Amino acid sequence: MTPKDEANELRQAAESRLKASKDMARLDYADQARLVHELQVHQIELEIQNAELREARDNLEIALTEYTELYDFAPVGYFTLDRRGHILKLNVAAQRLLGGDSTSLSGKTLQHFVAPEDQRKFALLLQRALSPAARCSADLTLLTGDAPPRRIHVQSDAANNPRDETFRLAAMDVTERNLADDARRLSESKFNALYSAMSEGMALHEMVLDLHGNPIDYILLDVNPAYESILGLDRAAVIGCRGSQVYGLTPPPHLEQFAAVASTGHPILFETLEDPAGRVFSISAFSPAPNQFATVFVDITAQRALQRQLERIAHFDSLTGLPNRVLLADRLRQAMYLALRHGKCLAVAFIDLDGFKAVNDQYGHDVGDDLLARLAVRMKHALREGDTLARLGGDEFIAVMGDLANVEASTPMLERLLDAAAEPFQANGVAAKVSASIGVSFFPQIDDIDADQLLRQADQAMYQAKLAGKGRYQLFDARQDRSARDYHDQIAQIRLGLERSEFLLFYQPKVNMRTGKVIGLEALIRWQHPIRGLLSPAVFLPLIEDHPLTVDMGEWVINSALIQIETWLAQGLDIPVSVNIGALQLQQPNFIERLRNTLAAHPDVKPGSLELEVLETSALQDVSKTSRVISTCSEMGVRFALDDFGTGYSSLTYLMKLPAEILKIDQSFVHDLLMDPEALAILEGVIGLATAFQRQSIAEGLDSVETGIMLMRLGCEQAQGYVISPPMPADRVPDWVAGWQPDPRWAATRVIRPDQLPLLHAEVEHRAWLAAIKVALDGPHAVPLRMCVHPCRFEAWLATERGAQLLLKCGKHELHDMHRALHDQAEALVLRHEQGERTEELEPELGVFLKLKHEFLSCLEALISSDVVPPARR
Ligand SMILES: Nc1nc2c(ncn2[C@@H]2O[C@H](COP(=O)(O)OP(=O)(O)OP(=O)(O)O)[C@@H](O)[C@H]2O)c(=O)[nH]1
Repeated sequence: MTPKDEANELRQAAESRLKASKDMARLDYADQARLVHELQVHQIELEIQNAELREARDNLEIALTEYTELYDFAPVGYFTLDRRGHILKLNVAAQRLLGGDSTSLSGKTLQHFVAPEDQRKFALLLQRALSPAARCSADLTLLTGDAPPRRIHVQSDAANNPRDETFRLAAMDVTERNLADDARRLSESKFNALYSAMSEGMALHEMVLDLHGNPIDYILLDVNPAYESILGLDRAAVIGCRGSQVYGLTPPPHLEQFAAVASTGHPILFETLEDPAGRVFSISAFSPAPNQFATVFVDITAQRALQRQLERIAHFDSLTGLPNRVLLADRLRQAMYLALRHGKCLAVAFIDLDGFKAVNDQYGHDVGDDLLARLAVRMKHALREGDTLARLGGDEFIAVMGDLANVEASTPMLERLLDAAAEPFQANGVAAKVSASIGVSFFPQIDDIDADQLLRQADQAMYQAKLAGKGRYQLFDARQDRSARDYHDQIAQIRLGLERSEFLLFYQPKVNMRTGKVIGLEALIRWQHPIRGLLSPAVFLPLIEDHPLTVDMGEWVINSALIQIETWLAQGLDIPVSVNIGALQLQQPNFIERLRNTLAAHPDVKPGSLELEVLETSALQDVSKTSRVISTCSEMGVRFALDDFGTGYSSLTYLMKLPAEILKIDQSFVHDLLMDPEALAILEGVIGLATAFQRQSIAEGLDSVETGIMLMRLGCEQAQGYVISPPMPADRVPDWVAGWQPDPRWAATRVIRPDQLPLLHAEVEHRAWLAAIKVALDGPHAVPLRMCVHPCRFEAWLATERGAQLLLKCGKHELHDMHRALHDQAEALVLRHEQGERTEELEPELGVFLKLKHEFLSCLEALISSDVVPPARR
């Protein structure tokens, strides 16, 4: 029944009741009362129904409002269209899509807004939308006036009503989403193209963690083709595998670094030597997702080699392989710093060849080049390990010699440099000869001086050497140079320093290496300059060398040393102290008298506690006078030592005349002892001389335990040097004396027997020879190496009956083969180097060579220290 039918029925019921009420008057009271009651009940029911109807209507209105709001403000556009596509109704979102309002758009067709290319698609959509229960969709482009085209996704409603031939479409703006999809697809395809085509290897990994969250490995998730070709690994074989399996290492390479990247997300970049082939990789790692890391790597082996080569070109002279001007500046600054720090002297030699132009002119530039390269090697050998030889250009070289005790200590190297340059040059049928003029400057000087000034001074001195006839060296005369300027000022400053007690004595111990006894202390002067700090004597002593002030200074030193001895005696320390006496002081007519007076002023000090050291060269200036002084001093109980012994070329006659008790062997021989056969020969001679003339010998400048062992083998047990102790302030001496322990290897070292001496020589000769080969191989040119004279000392020793016996007894038969192999390897290396092979190419053979060298020297050393000589020889 429809609501209309219901209303009719109600109306009819009411009319029949009205009709019945006309008979009301005939009704009794009870009927009337019942009727009234019914009427009241109906009225109440009607009121209730009325209230319910009102509520229902209100709810309907609320629902309608909600629906309209939802409809209007839905983010999706809704259209109600008739079958020809006319817009009957549309919500706000749909209006926005079409760029108009409800009034202006109603009645228009939606086709009107569809882009031409999508018209057909829309027609099909209309057709399908009108078919019953069809739900269909399409993506269309809408063109709305001047606004940019919008892309929409439309969907017809399945509840379309085909009877009234209207239907609804929902439309969503997908313009932005499509653009984003397009961009993502583009970037993905770009990435894939890049990933596949890039020359860098790339791999994506996921970390493998243990139960506690600690990284233990990583799994390869993906790798690119470059990864496969660089590492020679197959993609299929590595994906899904752990790094430890793939690379055969546990933990896998760089686990910690990569774990840090995966956990923190901070990218890293590092270089690493990655595989046994010695390839160098640059690896960058970043984290694309939590617990993952990606690596991008590239083989930079060639790049590094090129870089090394460029660095070499930037710092080394290509012709000689020596440091160039740039590197020289660096080395010189460094050497100056070390000289100041260790209180040592530094010499800078400016070397210019004489007659080099003639070689060029006569034989051509190539021969000139060859000569320069060979000379460079020779001159390098003339210097000590640690010295620098650089080429400035043309025929100019610079030698930087550090760690010198004094100016004189440079003499042996300068002589050797002159000899090296003057040695005739022969190659390819050409015989040429040049010489060198050398100018030398020293550092530190009394004035502050920089590296450029030092070089200029050396250059100036070299010019003087040329003027004086070439083929010689000339020391830059700082005094002469200064005399023009401020020599007197400097002297006045030193005098003032003396008056103001700015000078002080440091003490360097002298010990017996075997017993560990401290046999004395050498007093060494220092200047505590109020502005320039602690100055070494090299800065101020040369300046006053010939000045009367040197006598005052010398007396101050003796007096101060005696006061110090008294102080130590009072503390229970009784050790002799030696002081240095300059030539001028020694030549003073009243030297003895003044010394006697000074000693008398310190009655507690035994004269035997004072020792005077005089330079061998100073002593030789007036041998008979010096000899008299020494004798008188001996009678007084004061002992004498000849300092820097070996540098003064004194003959045996002079030595006999100079009754000094002690010979202090010059540190230049001591320093080179392990590497220089000549130094060994000189030392052997000096120690033999000291024994023959019943003098004591003590080695100066001992800087390694090994050199100490060598000295002891040669019979010299007393030494002084940095390896024992550098000079120290007086107040540190008692503690040092109480605490010093000699190296235990010294106590175990015996004096070598004469039949073992050839072995010692063979050892040093081989060390020098092997070092020379290494230097030559490092040079850029094929250098024909003169090897040890054949047969070398070791071979000569082996050929003797004693040598063969000794080898047999000590069971070191392999030494013979080892030695032969060493020579063969060296010859092969030199030959290949001469044929132009580069040092890098020789690397593997060089490794074998160095190993052989080490084994041979160790075996030789074991042989020397073994006690295998028959007792009869002892
Ligand atoms: N072969 C060769 N010659 C060079 C090179 N650089 C410069 N020279 C030449 O070296 C010569 C150096 O000149 P000088 O120092 O005056 O020649 P010098 O005959 O030694 O003259 P003095 O120094 O006065 O003894 C010049 O002829 C330059 O052309 C080089 O790299 N190779």
